[in-house]
Amino acid sequence: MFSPRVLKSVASLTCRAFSQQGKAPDMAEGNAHLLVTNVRNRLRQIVGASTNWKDHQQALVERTYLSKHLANSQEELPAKTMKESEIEVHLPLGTQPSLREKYLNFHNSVRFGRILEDLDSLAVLICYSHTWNKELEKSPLSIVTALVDKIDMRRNIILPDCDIKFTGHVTWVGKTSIEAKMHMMQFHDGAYTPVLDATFVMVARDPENKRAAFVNPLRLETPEEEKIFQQGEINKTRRVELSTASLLRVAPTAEERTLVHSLFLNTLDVKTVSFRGRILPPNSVWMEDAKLKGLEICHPQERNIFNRIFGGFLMRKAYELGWANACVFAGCRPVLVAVDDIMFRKPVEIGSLLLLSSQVCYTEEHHVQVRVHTEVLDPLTRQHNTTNVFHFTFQVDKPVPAVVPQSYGESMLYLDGKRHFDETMKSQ
Ligand SMILES: CCCCCCCCCCCCCCCCCC(=O)SCCNC(=O)CCNC(=O)[C@H](O)C(C)(C)COP(=O)(O)OP(=O)(O)OC[C@H]1O[C@@H](n2cnc3c(N)ncnc32)[C@H](O)[C@@H]1OP(=O)(O)O
Repeated sequence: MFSPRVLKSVASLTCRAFSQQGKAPDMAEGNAHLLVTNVRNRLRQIVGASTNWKDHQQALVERTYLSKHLANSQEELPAKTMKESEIEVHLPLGTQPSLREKYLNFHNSVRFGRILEDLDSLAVLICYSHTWNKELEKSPLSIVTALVDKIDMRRNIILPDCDIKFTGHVTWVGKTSIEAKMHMMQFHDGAYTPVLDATFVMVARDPENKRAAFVNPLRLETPEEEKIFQQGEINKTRRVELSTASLLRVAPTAEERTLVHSLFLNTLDVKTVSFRGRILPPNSVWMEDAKLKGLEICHPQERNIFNRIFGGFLMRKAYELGWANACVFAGCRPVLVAVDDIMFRKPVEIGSLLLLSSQVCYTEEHHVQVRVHTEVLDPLTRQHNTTNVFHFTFQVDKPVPAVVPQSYGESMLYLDGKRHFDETMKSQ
């Protein structure tokens, strides 16, 4: 079930991590089965993070001494192969029932927010496998999540009592960024079948997480790997093009402007010769009435190994609010179709007041496109700073009402939602 190279890569991390603490490696668990529940511990050991909040500041200070191990250029670093970062991690929901509680939702399925947390940790572990320097005891790199490029669901329902397996490896590297792809499968009826495919982009920073740091180049060994790498290049180009065409920067296309104007005309009150009198068309909801908001106080419990709020936790909270928003809007249980373009713009500090705002921004037949925006509120200055933007596509089992923008800003949200929806549907 485990390829020897997967075991080798994981085992070398395991042995080093344990030897740091002067303990014998837990071969039975660490080598034969890398479990999701071990991944976080392993990450802590790789960077030397303390498990005790009181000691955490000291652990971070100690990490600053690792700066001397950073490369001055990418050329100084040895090229690594895709195989060197391959990992296989198990979540034995079938064979270890004690794990189920944490993952179970009310609908007797698996909480997708929990899977987002696991994927985030796995992506970080993949990147540490790629950048691992066996001469050092700890990694000088702080690897943070920059973007969840895409998560495509291959199956909508995840069973709560069947074993899950994650695999993944690095698929592309830039100078300081790394693309990692992961696959999740579930064991059912005697075989593992695909549940989802995910693509994350991670960025390497110095030990204090203050500036970018170089990562090992990738050595491609087969034509198949060259194809995978080329896809990474295409992904990068597409991301640059999308951000250049962002509606926050440039005007909508002619076709989009026509669409917005027709939406506007559709809401005009024909009895008055006025641009102001607006009437909600049948089977529609004003965008203003398709929102849901939340607040999180960011406690130390949710910290990551770099003393900031764990990206997976932010994703889980955003996903759950987005799901609830779609659920209230549609009046039935939504299932996730895709996640795309989750941007981590700024780290969230521990102790922050995090405001989450979810908006149904586009709908089509049985689909609901939701955007969740999170920002940190500084209670002293009252300043708001956007930290993340999330996009989720849900499907429901009955046609949903149209969502109708009233202001120009809402129209841009609508178009942005439509762009994300169209992109998602292209790849389905
Ligand atoms: C005490 C006990 C401790 C124990 C704790 C116990 C806790 C247990 C739980 C822990 C679980 C462990 C999980 C570990 C988690 C770590 C992951 C996180 O949480 S992370 C938390 C969540 N994440 C965060 O908080 C991150 C927040 N965001 C940021 O900090 C910044 O936006 C940034 C660093 C991502 C980029 O900064 P910016 O100044 O723009 O950067 P530059 O211009 O310098 O470019 C550098 C490279 O980045 C590229 N690039 C940039 N953007 C993107 C993009 N969107 N898309 C694609 N690529 C992008 C760019 O092209 C360039 O690449 P290259 O060409 O050189 O190859």
